[in-house]
Amino acid sequence: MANRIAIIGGGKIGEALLAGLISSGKPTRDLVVAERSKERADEIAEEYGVLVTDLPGAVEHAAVVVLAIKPTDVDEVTATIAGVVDEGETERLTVSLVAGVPTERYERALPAGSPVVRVMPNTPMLVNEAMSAVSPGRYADDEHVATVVELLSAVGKVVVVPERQMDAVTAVSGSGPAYAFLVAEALIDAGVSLGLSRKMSTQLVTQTVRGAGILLTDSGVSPADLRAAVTSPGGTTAAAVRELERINLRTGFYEAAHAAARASARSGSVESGPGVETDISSASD
Ligand SMILES: NC(=O)C1=CN([C@@H]2O[C@H](COP(=O)(O)OP(=O)(O)OC[C@H]3O[C@@H](n4cnc5c(N)ncnc54)[C@H](OP(=O)(O)O)[C@@H]3O)[C@@H](O)[C@H]2O)C=CC1
Ligand SMILES: O=C(O)[C@@H]1CCC=N1
Repeated sequence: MANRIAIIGGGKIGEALLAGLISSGKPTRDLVVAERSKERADEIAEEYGVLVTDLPGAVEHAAVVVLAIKPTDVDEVTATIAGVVDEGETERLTVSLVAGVPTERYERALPAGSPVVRVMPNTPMLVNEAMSAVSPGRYADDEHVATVVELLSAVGKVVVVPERQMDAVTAVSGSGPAYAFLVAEALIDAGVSLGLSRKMSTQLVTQTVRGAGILLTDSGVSPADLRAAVTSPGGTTAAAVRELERINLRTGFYEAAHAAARASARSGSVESGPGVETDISSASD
């Protein structure tokens, strides 16, 4: 049990964590996955050579249990875990990757005093380039936080934030890769409409997005200044940016991020059902 990590849910983010940990050198014998879809379980076992078993079996011998399940599965899964864990046993660390669900909800379901750490990762974890944010629950101490930060540092960058900021983090970096992929998708289509082959347009856009990302992270220069450097006076970029401003792209991102944060807050609230808006105005430091 000492080093074993159980990943509950072998979906998109569960697989990204598994792949990232293995590629960063974590031995497969220290990893176990619980996945309820038989087809998916077989795929994961074959692809990664890890043990894939049922939920109680995965939890039983694990020191760290990572929940990579949908918000709607949380109550059922935590109830099952609580049934496996002895009353008063608080050694096992629960790490939730689930959007919106507060640590308090796990703490209520698990044996009293159980340490819980909430994490919001993102899918670039698949290539060890995740951005993850970590928030300790009420019973998680500095050592628990350090354990989770070390685990996630193997698959990308990590920050520690107060839990009240998690809906904002989810809207920005959790969902963020989807916004970048949508921009890439749209630009590829635009290139095709200008007469490029789809293959050529995809190559041009993919490397452009990659290069821009690396320049942004490595140069220390602000996005506004990097954009100004591309924008020659009276040139092509100025013409393009004028159109993006005309269609209110900034407002679009603002509204999108706020909608994502509201959806995160909603998905964690047992009381409010889908479509019920939640006030997230306190999500600032
Ligand atoms: N995808 C992303 O980019 C990110 C996702 N997250 C969070 O991660 C969580 C999972 O998301 P994602 O990976 O996209 O979702 P998926 O639906 O791809 O994965 C969830 C997996 O867990 C399985 N599962 C559910 N209940 C059980 C159980 N009792 N035992 C074993 N397996 C179970 C599901 O099976 P079945 O299909 O049968 O339901 C499914 O395969 C969500 O809460 C999301 O908020 C966080 C950050 C980023
Ligand atoms: O879309 C979702 O709900 C999850 C959380 C962040 C990214 N994907």
